[in-house]
Amino acid sequence: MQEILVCRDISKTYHDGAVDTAVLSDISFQVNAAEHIAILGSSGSGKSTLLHILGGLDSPTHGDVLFHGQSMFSLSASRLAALRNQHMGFIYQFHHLLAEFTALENVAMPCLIGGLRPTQAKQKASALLERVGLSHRLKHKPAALSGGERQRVAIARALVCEPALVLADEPTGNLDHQTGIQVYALLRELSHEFNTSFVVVTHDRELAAQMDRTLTIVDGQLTATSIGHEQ
Ligand SMILES: Nc1ncnc2c1ncn2[C@@H]1O[C@H](COP(=O)(O)OP(=O)(O)OP(=O)(O)O)[C@@H](O)[C@H]1O
Repeated sequence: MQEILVCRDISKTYHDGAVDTAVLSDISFQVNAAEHIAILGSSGSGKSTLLHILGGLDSPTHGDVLFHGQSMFSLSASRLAALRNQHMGFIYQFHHLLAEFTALENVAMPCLIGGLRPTQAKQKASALLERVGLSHRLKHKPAALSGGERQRVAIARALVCEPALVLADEPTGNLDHQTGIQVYALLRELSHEFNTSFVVVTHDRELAAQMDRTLTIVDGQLTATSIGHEQ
């Protein structure tokens, strides 16, 4: 199976003045093409830290992350930013949409940053917003959307460049259970459609069980890997 991302012996210790906080210790695993992985763990166990490292948003104290065989942390800041823009999508618990832009503009943004012409970028964004059921909300700004709608815009934005990998941090954490299930189902459906690998941090074991694989972090270490339901 083709590997998209290899996480090799990752350790992370935060240094804050005289205080050292060891968070992750010797974490190794790989994400295969089109594979869906859930990362579980109690509050403070290091899930977000690991996700940030996988996405090149934070660097490990030791170890490396290889994306398509390329060491991410040996890249210059600009090449790492380009890799993130072209090959990765990010979804957070609180959507992180740009307040002053419409839904359409928010979704088109990664394509524009990637160098696509505005007309093409808007066409792609519009098509994806239609797929997530928001063709009637293209011109709405985030404040005029419901929580579930904002999260669907965030999903469209994460997938618009057809990334190899989407990283999501509690993407349904601020939604009611039923809306969370719907948003999650949409996320999985689109990831399958685009053949996108998907790593999600969640507290929700029920949702995690729907993924191909579950990794659990306890005291900074990966302690259990269980197979979820087959897709
Ligand atoms: N910049 C930082 N400096 C020092 N310690 C930090 C820093 N960022 C995170 N930590 C510590 O690292 C640990 C792991 O944090 P992280 O956010 O990765 O946990 P988490 O598993 O995602 O938690 P939650 O489920 O509550 O969001 C926490 O104990 C936190 O206090």
